[in-house]
Amino acid sequence: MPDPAIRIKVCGTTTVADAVHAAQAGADALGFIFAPVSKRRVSAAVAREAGLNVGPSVARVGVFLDQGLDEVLRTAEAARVSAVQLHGSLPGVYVRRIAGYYPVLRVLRPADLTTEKNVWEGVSGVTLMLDAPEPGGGVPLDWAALAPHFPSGAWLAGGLGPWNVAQAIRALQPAGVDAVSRLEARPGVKDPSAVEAFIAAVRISMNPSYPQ
Ligand SMILES: O=C(O)c1ccccc1N[C@@H]1O[C@H](COP(=O)(O)O)[C@@H](O)[C@H]1O
Repeated sequence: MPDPAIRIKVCGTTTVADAVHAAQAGADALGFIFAPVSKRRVSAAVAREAGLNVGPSVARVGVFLDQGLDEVLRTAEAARVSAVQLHGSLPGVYVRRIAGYYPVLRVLRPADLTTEKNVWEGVSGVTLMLDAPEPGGGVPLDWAALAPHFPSGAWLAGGLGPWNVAQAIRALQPAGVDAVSRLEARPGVKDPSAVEAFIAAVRISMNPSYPQ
């Protein structure tokens, strides 16, 4: 039975206009990438302005990759995000510290699920997201291989787009889905029709009469 409330996160938002468009199209959350290595990096000022324009019901998620604790907290505060997404190789104590300030989406590769269990399983304020080894690389995970181990309540990322997200939902029943590269015309520039099609595909797959 599909979860009626799968959350949709549209990541890599770089402009106020893209944020407003994704929110109006029905995104539950917008991702703002603050990792210096990213082609989708955005300033805290733009993220903050975007957040002020999307209304109170859309979550704003600051996305970080292997960045220092002070940098994460300072940037999150400046951008006024409502949650933080943490990629990279990070000690559990670091993740728990940030979870004391913001709800955390902790992103792991399937291979790290078992070894890092203590970071996400039953940890207050931490939600697990599974992603491919290269964040923002547009490569899907092997959903069939993952299905027997996919933790209840986890989110899914990695190469999701309008044409495959329903299949991923059928396979894994994630609590939320997150995408960036397959929603773009080019890195950092959204393709509005892909964003709309992605959100529609998730909503359709949540309809109980959708074939399983
Ligand atoms: O997209 C990036 O550039 C990026 C950089 C650093 C950390 C995370 C990044 N993106 C995250 O990657 C996944 C999935 O991306 P895709 O759909 O496979 O392209 C998602 O969680 C983004 O938030």
